[in-house]
Amino acid sequence: MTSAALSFHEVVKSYGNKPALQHVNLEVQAGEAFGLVGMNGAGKTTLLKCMLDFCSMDSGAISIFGVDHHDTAARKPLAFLPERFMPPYYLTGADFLKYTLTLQQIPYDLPEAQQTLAALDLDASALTKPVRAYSKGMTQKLGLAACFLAHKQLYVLDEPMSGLDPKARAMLKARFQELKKNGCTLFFSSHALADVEEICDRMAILHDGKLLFVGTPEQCRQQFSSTTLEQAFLRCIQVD
Ligand SMILES: Nc1ncnc2c1ncn2[C@@H]1O[C@H](COP(=O)(O)OP(=O)(O)OP(=O)(O)O)[C@@H](O)[C@H]1O
Repeated sequence: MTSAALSFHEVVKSYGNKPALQHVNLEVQAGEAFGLVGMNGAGKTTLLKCMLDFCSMDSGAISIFGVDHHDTAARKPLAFLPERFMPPYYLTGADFLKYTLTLQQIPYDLPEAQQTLAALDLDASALTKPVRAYSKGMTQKLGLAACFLAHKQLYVLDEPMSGLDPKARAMLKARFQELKKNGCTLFFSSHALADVEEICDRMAILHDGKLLFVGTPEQCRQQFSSTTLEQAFLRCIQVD
């Protein structure tokens, strides 16, 4: 029997009288790479925010490795990268990594930090530069490095490829494969369907707050009689 890393049961969330999530039921198994896809405003970030208890749900239940998501301990096994990652601009890269690791009582190791940045194609000189001097992609790489240096079981990443150049994307995908090999769970949102197809064991299509499809990328293509995942996605949400 496989154990669920994440379990969403009948999750409902509205902003005012506008529904953002409508009876979402989903299980992500431990060790899975799972991609959440959907149009802008579909509710992906809201689902992640509910899971992390950053916002309250109207009803439903979420558990992380069997622990209710309201319990702070439920978040201990996970690392999270937000959609708009904005580290304090006055910190250097090294200061930011030390700060986030200290909050988690994880020691900062300079050679490991340098190695982690190199594996994301970020020059080690970024460690001594203030974050305000970073480009968008450099900032994203720093956020990813902070997640990886925390060595968690579960990585919850909101559009992790955002702002990365093709080389960095390839390197991040290699890192994802390594994490999968080590039994880690990946749960990420993405608009890059080719990446989802390449990386993910399973995926979900969220549309107007409702889950329209859950399965493997191959099942998605088959179910919507499509040769590409992009076409299958468009048929699923019926905009082509
Ligand atoms: N704080 C908020 N207050 C009011 N409405 C919100 C708030 N956050 C999100 N929404 C609305 O909820 C819906 C879902 O937004 P959400 O950010 O979850 O979408 P998303 O799928 O992550 O989109 P994107 O791909 O553009 O990041 C949208 O209609 C959005 O306008």
